[in-house]
Amino acid sequence: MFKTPEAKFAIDAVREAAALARRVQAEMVTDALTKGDKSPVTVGDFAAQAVVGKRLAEASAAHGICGVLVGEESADDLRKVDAEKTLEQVTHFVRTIAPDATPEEVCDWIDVGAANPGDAYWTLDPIDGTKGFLRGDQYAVALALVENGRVTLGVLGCPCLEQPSSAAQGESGSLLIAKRGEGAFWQLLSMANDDWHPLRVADQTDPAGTRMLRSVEKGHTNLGAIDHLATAMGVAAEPVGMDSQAKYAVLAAGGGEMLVRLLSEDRPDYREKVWDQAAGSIVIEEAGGRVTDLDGKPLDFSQGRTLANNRGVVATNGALHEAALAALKSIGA
Ligand SMILES: Nc1ncnc2c1ncn2[C@@H]1O[C@H](COP(=O)(O)O)[C@@H](OP(=O)(O)O)[C@H]1O
Ligand SMILES: [Mg+2]
Ligand SMILES: [Mg+2]
Ligand SMILES: [Mg+2]
Repeated sequence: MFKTPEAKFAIDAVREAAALARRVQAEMVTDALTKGDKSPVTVGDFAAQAVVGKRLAEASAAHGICGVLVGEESADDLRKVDAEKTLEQVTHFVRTIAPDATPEEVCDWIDVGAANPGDAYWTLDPIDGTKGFLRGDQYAVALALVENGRVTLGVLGCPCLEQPSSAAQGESGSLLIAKRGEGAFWQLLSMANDDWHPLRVADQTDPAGTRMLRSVEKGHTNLGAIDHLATAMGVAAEPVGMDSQAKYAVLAAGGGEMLVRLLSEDRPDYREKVWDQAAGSIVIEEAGGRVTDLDGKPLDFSQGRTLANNRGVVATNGALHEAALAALKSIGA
């Protein structure tokens, strides 16, 4: 299964990047830079993007696969004089997979991800849920291939997700893959083999029984409105807060029925980034679920680095999608 050069590259690169992120966390190198939009970026984000950039350049040269990478991070800030120590730390971790790497090469590999999205492109979130990563909670490495505005392949590496069917934290980690029309599967992150377990969403059809998943960070969503949404659907259970696309993995595996990204009160004009949604959305769809924006429109990955034509995201097991959209409408979300 998944023997195409694209799938092989994506699986191996995500596994390697996740292992690097884990190593960064184990050595507690939690120095973070603050980006222009005030969000954090760590040694782990940079190191993980460098390894995927390097592996894509190699795989593209060797097998002719698409070599366009749209990554979240850029080496611009790392090349600045005052970031010298951070670049040294990033290089230290990248050397665990490329022993001769120089700081300049590391910056160049990160900037493989500086490409503009075209008809076909890969998109990478080297660490999705950086705030979760810094807190010691969930995070994910997310890599997807987009062709003609549609995600066709997605891989998620979730180092702290014991198994995708439960939101519990664990050591073994999970690796998930979905290919358009071929289903979604998972295996342990730490054990590469040909043993893939199919992912299937939960078959709940009663809105009152919906287990809801949402961001931990209140700046990334609207927690108050999510509570109203739960009330509108007759849901008694508290929505579960979880960082990163690990919650997409849980939904795909039937550990929840719905996840929602509402617009936060301080950023009502926010548009989702392609790397925050691409891999997670195909994993849910191929597991039998449905993903749209808050207005019920399909996610449109043909608009550059953001989903400029979409507002927020709602994903469900499919059966509950119309009920979720109706409830969203009723609360004016
Ligand atoms: N105002 C905002 N509204 C929605 N999402 C936002 C946001 N600001 C940042 N984000 C995104 O939320 C992602 C994390 O989602 P979650 O809260 O579900 O863990 C971040 O990914 P990174 O951590 O990769 O930067 C970031 O891209
Ligand atoms: Mg970020
Ligand atoms: Mg992200
Ligand atoms: Mg990120």
